[in-house]
Amino acid sequence: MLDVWEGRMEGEEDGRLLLLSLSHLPGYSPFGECPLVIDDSTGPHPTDWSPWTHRPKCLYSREISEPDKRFCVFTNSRHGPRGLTIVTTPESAADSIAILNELANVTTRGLSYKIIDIPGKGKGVVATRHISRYEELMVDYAALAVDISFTTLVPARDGYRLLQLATKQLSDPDSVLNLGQSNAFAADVIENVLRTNAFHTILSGAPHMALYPEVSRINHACKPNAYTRFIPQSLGVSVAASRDIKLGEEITISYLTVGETSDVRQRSLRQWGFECSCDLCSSSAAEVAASDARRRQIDMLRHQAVQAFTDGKPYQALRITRQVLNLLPLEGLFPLYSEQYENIARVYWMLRDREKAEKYARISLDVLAEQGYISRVRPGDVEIMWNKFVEGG
Ligand SMILES: C[S@@+](CC[C@H](N)C(=O)[O-])C[C@H]1O[C@@H](n2cnc3c(N)ncnc32)[C@H](O)[C@@H]1O
Repeated sequence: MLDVWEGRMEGEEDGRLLLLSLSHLPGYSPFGECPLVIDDSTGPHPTDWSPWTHRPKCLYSREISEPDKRFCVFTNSRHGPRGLTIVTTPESAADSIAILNELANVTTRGLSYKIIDIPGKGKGVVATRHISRYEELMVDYAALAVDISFTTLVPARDGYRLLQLATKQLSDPDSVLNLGQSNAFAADVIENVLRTNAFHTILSGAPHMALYPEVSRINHACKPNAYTRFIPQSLGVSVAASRDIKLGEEITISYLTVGETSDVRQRSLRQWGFECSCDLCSSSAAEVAASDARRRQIDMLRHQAVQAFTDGKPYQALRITRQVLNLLPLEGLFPLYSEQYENIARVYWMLRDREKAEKYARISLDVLAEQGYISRVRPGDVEIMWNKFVEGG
């Protein structure tokens, strides 16, 4: 087994791996309703393993309870800017073939940022122009994705060899091999790259690690100026600014769930193998304490608002929610804006003030659209929200 990996990826659920949670990929198949499951017994002609450009190579699980489970390398070296290679089960690969249908959109690449050395952090990404709040600044595509159970179910040495092959088959293997490696426990180069840079993703319902060579250059900050959004149909990630970013400013994302206090953040980031030196962590003890106090207060008020609503005290819930809305910008917690407007809509809905309920429901949806979490507000979305309120969701 790849012992050094064991338990690690799953244990990192509170870490940056949670940044992206993919929805199930659409089950499109060029072969009809039932996608063709292929493995290393399929062949021997390239058309037999098309649309993959290389014949799959597989390893069997050594787990007695799952003797037939196998993981194979599926590569399409012509996909996207550097090719795509997936180490997964033949079933997941068949189910995910629609990814190859999506043409890589690289229009934003290189336009608004460059990768440079950042003292104390290795490489990093800086803005080459002013970037406006919520503007998309980077789109990137997975080069390598690996089923997390692969790391525990196959013999270590063979597993490392399969990962080497997976990387070698890319059109640009260096885009993976040259990524940062700062993990002290990794026994292999690609394992180190994965441990330092991989995002958690779901492919065909199963957890995978995915490497995005450009996004992986973005350093962490506890109060970042950018955030990531996953594009499930293409195994892509887009990065957008969470506030205006100045020319020359470093672009940062959070590897953790946003809003945690300093002690929780430091503990989690140490698991990632580094001590955080972002602006917030480098500020004075008084500033860190003030930020922690605000984060605790936001957390407490959010719970109190729910309680007030549950206790049938709508005006109290409204007052508390407005307090939360005032505090969120101070900690850069923009992902929580929409939730507050939805809560206000819920209170007015409870008070049977249809006009105000609709107004705040729309604001909540508009915020999600502005932040790029939904592509647009569709007719009927507000009604969906009413149904959610009726069902108590
Ligand atoms: C995903 S990589 C980011 C890009 C990396 N700096 C590089 O050179 O490719 C994560 C690694 O960058 C460094 N890093 C990222 N954010 C940091 C921070 N806030 N403080 C210190 N080091 C950081 C750590 O070495 C971490 O393991």
